[in-house]
Amino acid sequence: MRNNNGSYTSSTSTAPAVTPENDASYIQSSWQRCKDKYKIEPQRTIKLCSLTEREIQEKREPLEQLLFDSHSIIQRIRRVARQSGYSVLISNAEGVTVKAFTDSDHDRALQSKGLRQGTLWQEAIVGTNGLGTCLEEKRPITVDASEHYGTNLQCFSCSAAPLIGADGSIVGGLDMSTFASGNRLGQALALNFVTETANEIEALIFRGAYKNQHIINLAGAANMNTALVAFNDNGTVIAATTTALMALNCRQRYDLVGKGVEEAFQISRNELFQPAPFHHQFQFNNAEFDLHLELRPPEAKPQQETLRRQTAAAQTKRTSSIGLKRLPPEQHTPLLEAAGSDPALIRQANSCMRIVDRGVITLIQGETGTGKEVWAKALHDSSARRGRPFVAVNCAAIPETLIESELFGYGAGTFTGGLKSGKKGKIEASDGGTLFLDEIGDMPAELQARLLRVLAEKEIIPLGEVEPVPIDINVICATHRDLEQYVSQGDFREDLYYRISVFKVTLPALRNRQDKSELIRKVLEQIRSELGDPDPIGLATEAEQALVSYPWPGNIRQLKNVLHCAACMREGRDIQIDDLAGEVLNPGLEDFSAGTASVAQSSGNGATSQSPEKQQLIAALETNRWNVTRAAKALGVSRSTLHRKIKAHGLLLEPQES
Ligand SMILES: Nc1ncnc2c1ncn2[C@@H]1O[C@H](COP(=O)(O)OP(=O)(O)OP(=O)(O)O)[C@@H](O)[C@H]1O
Repeated sequence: MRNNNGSYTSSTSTAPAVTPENDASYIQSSWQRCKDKYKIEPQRTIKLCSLTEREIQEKREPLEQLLFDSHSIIQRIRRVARQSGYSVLISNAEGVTVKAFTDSDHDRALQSKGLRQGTLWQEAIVGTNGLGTCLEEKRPITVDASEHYGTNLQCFSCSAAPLIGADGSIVGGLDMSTFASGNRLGQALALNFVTETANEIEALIFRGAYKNQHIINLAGAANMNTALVAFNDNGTVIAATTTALMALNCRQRYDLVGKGVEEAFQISRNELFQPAPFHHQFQFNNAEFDLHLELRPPEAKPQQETLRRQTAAAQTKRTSSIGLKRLPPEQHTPLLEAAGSDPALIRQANSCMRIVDRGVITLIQGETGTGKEVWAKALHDSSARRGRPFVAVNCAAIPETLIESELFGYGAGTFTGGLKSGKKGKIEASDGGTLFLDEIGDMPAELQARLLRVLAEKEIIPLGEVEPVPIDINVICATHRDLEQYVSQGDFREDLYYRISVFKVTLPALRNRQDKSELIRKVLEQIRSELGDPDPIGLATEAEQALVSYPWPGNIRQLKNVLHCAACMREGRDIQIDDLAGEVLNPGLEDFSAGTASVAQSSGNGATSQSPEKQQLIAALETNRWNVTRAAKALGVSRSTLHRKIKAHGLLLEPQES
């Protein structure tokens, strides 16, 4: 149960959910509460209470810092909401709307019905509703149409998630609401957006609150960048975000908080506190986590910074006196390993070996999931810079408002919400090594100009600083887009395109690779090792034939997912044809990975509600309970690609049959 100040008591076994729930049992419980506990009569109009401006101001004050710090995150959900006809409401823990974004005429109509600043949504007063019931249930929920208790609220469809403070208490709620239309998929996506946004806000608050402690980031497949654990100098866990608790299957905060880092993550305290960059792979419940130390307390920093500068100085000295030592050709194995035995790829690997360490920027092209990042890493590992940082930046995945500070970093005191000591950007972090700019076509225009200057002048000026910082990096770019077309449309700078495209590598789609069978076996072996199975995983002939002849729109990523699932499904040693996912056995759906250009053509004025791609999208989203991260994984595409397709097909907007 939640206590008076909204925090979780340790006796309860419910941590707030980080993924949307689609069982509607909470609606029943809520109606029961309204009737029996709050004595509200069902099936009647409920009068909404509105607070005065002064009262709203008072209620908003404790949340002012949160609203200020998470401004750019809130702006993003506001943009998505505006495009899709939703209003965004933020409430305090009591359910008072302290902020309402009303941007369109549609929003104004919602506003007139009560979705405005100052309205009180407490379940005990208003009955079952999005914000109020989410705060009561302490988890993200949707309340749609007739699920509302009051008849006057049944025109709404509301999805809401709790906002969690650094100590795990509920500090408010985030809601996306619109007029109910029976758009089941739209509701599910709205729920997903509010949930992900609430998780991001929680992570932001957490980073600020524990900036004087050590913070570990559990970057795993499903938890993005919000699974954080803080611990003190003794190596004891002192706090964790909801995403981290969920990822580690902790039903209660105290299943993790209070544990030593050795017990929690199977890593010694000394390893964690070593001055060198720390990375640790950690397996839990078949999920793999890539732990890295994200933040150290400031007092540990001078020493670490001195060490970093000493190492950098030593490296610069070494580099300038002896130059980068190229590897003998027989040691270029990571690239040949990635090329497999496909003749076209082996030719490209040989070309790469000739230009590696010659200061030439490489542009890797290929459909999504063809292994562009794997190739970039192999190129780095085959270069003289191996062992130095390889920093990957996905330009499509970072919000536009953050990409500049992510890349260039910022100086001390630049942002009120930023780290006091400033933050090193990804470009500086890759100094001495390789910077991999994935989805370069998605880089905002003004940053394209700044990147061009970095490439020409080999120095950066962090935001808020005046002194340039010299950098020595190898740059690899990747895209699944037709950059030339982008240039001709004016969406990508021509001068930057010529700077980065001198040497191009084009990775073939999996369906065109000549070493498919071999690659399938290689991926199976990787899966065996990930699953920890002692014996090789076999493949029945019929299953192999189906895998070889399937067109693989999601390429190697999709192959990996299908094989992983089949390896878990099989009963004996071998994967049988029936263990394979339905899409492999019933091919013929539209090529899902077709570039955004083709999506754009088929959408907007063109997408028919029956297009196979759209059906496939809806099916994947439904199967994965509208969790975009999981659906993207199942489809073998990146989250950003899936978001683009959701937008292109207008899935947030259209009513779906229920
Ligand atoms: N040569 C390979 N051998 C085995 N697995 C591979 C190979 N290339 C890629 N993969 C696997 O396929 C998946 C997708 O690879 P990667 O992320 O490099 O693709 P990508 O082209 O960069 O994708 P996107 O376009 O979505 O960014 C990863 O799980 C990766 O491990």
